[in-house]
Amino acid sequence: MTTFTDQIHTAAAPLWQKSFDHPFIHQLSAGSLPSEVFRYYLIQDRYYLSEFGKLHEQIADQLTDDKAKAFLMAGAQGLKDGEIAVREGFFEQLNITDDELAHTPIAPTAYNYVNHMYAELYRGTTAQAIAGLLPCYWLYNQIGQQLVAQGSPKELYQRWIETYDSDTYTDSVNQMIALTNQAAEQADDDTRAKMQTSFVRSSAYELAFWQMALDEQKW
Ligand SMILES: Cc1ncc(C[n+]2csc(CCO)c2C)c(N)n1
Repeated sequence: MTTFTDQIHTAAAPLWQKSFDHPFIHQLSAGSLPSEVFRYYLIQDRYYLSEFGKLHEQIADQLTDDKAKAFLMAGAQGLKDGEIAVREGFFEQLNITDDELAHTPIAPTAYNYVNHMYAELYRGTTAQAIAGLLPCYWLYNQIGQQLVAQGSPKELYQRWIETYDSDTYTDSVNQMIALTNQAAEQADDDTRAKMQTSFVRSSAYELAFWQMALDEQKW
């Protein structure tokens, strides 16, 4: 049976393919990505990750299902303990200081992606916001799985790739997919269509995020 997430995944597939084929990903895998570009990506992504954690908490606040609430709250905590903590090792290695983090402007694409997710939640519905979170989990897992086999000659990039191929991470992706399908089952057709739009837009922002880093995008 085709699930709701199969359907929205198909709608976003051309955008996902463009992410798989993006020069940022190719260069990361080949080890040729300039470290300035990776540094820039990490600094912008730190803003994204901290907002992404807050979104988990704010979506959880609006849910009544205890299991779904607990999963999102655990995700928020996991972001604080895991993804963001891992980045601190990278920051040290690349000499990214708190001062630099505080003084680097948030780039347009990072800002717009985060604002899209807040708009889905506060001008749309919780279900739309859940669908907007999913590409982040799912796309990175697919990229991690594709890249891990070939590996990157650059140790730092290899470590980044491995972050997205662990069993616990894949398990959280599957739970996020299940949560999206659960929300879709409880939604009407209009909301389901808006969930798909939210998912496709987040997929487009994921693609734009790589280009933002390559361009070292400024306002
Ligand atoms: C722009 C952007 N999109 C996705 C991720 C990956 N990611 C961020 S939070 C999370 C959930 C589990 O920690 C995952 C997979 C990223 N780092 N940056």
